[in-house]
Amino acid sequence: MAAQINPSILSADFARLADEAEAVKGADWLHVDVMDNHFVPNLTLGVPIVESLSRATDTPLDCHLMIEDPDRWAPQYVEAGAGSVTFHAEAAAAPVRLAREIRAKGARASMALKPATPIEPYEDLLPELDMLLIMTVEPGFGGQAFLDIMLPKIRRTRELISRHGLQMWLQVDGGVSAETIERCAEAGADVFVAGSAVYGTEDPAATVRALRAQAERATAGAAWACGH
Ligand SMILES: O=C(CO)[C@@H](O)[C@H](O)COP(=O)(O)O
Ligand SMILES: [Fe+2]
Repeated sequence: MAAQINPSILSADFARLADEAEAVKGADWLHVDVMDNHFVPNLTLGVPIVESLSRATDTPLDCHLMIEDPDRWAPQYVEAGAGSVTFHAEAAAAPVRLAREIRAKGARASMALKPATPIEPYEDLLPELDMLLIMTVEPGFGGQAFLDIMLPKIRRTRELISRHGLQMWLQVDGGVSAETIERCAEAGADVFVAGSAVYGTEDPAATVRALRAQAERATAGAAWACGH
């Protein structure tokens, strides 16, 4: 699969979301960070705004739920128009049931891991998921420095995906930029969230294209992608 770039609207102007979606036309997905001020110490937006945004843009929405009780809320984001819904492993009471429910409602099901959460306990759950998100910062805020110490987890997760013969995507989120995207791609990521590195530039759509080309070059040279 080609590398995908998902700009995070956390770094956009929340009063002009439709225009900010248009500013990254050509992006694979729009990454929507939902924060509840309980699971993370920050508050952003909820179901009604996702519903409006999904009507305002053709770019599919990749909703990253940094909230408590995703078992209750995640299905509502599918109904609001999200094409992909990511819940956190640390917050879900019944991740298998939740992933099945998200899929049954017609969206891609994805699970996220905070930096201190290992992948290994979740190996048997991978076939239930369309994507795994490895956080490369502590969730809660945009503009933080990329955590290099997450690279071994990205590598181990890619190995597990290959060993099980799965088609699922591997997303990285946090501090992804022109300086760090190649390391992520070489380690095995194929979906890249970038907030400040996209919206902080003069031409966000051009930055998306540049990041995608950079990730694809790095992937082409990576051992894990041989034969893909
Ligand atoms: O989920 C989160 C933060 O918790 C991210 O999606 C950030 O919005 C990424 O922003 P940058 O680190 O790329 O600026
Ligand atoms: Fe995110």
